[in-house]
Amino acid sequence: MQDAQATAKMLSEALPYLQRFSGAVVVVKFGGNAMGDDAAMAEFARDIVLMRQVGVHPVVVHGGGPMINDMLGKLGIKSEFVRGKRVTDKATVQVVEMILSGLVNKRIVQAIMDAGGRAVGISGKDDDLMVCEADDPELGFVGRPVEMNVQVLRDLYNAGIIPVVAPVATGMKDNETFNVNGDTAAGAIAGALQADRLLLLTDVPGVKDASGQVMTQITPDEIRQMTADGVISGGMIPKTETALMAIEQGTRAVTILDGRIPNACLVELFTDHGAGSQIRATAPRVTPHVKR
Ligand SMILES: Nc1ncnc2c1ncn2[C@@H]1O[C@H](COP(=O)(O)OP(=O)(O)O)[C@@H](O)[C@H]1O
Ligand SMILES: CC(=O)N[C@@H](CCC(=O)OP(=O)(O)O)C(=O)O
Repeated sequence: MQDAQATAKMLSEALPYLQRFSGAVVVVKFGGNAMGDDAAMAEFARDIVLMRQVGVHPVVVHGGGPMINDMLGKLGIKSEFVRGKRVTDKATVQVVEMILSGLVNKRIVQAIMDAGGRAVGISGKDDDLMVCEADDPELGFVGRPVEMNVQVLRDLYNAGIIPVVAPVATGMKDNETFNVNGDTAAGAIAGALQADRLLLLTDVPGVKDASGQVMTQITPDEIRQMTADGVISGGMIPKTETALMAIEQGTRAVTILDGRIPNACLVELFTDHGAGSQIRATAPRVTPHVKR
């Protein structure tokens, strides 16, 4: 009975948050390092289905860097990262598309369906969702989204279907295939949808300052300074870069959080506590009314 009362109390305490996020668009980037084993995948999928059940429109954008590394290793293809992005040649981009659009995307779609939701897996190529240019000549076939066509995502979520997006895209010319960093893709999608929230799930509790403390709030100016000072480095660069871009385009807030903690998305959206590091154009962590 005590357990039942605790559950009921917890649900009751969540009411203001459930009301606040009803109808909200929440883009969730599920990083390869946050994915973990089948049980962690099932729990993530259950949280996404719960979000949908309470009237949120979740859009999942995934990564899969470690899974790409495994396959490149098996094929004997060497790979390196520059400022958190994989240098991608023609052979590598084929492996990236195979792993992201195939293996990883379908694993997430299956997990959401196993949790009782409806999910459709697409990549940035489908319906020209994300059209790219080369990001930087040094990186090869790494794309920077220059044209977003997000109507397909709205069509899916308005039909009660959870879109699951693999960050692979078409180029502006010659039908080139581009490897897009998962964080970059998630930010571009959140920006184009003017999402209420972008949640970047990773394998650290948030953005750490120079002394290693996790910052619960960060402003865009602090991010620029910490990047210039080298406090933000490696894989954190695409995350904070994408956060700034999404906010500039109208996303209300971005949270970088540890996807390995139980029910990470629910803690962030539906509790007083929140999780990770939140970035918004103006401080503090006061959630605006997001009902549409
Ligand atoms: N200031 C910072 N705070 C937290 N993590 C940082 C920071 N600077 C660099 N990092 C690194 O960024 C990594 C997260 O990026 P990445 O490994 O690409 O994650 P994912 O695979 O989830 O996208 C962390 O594991 C950490 O090593
Ligand atoms: C250009 C670039 O870096 N693309 C990434 C795409 C996958 C990804 O972003 O995976 P995580 O989110 O798990 O790191 C890559 O090739 O690894």
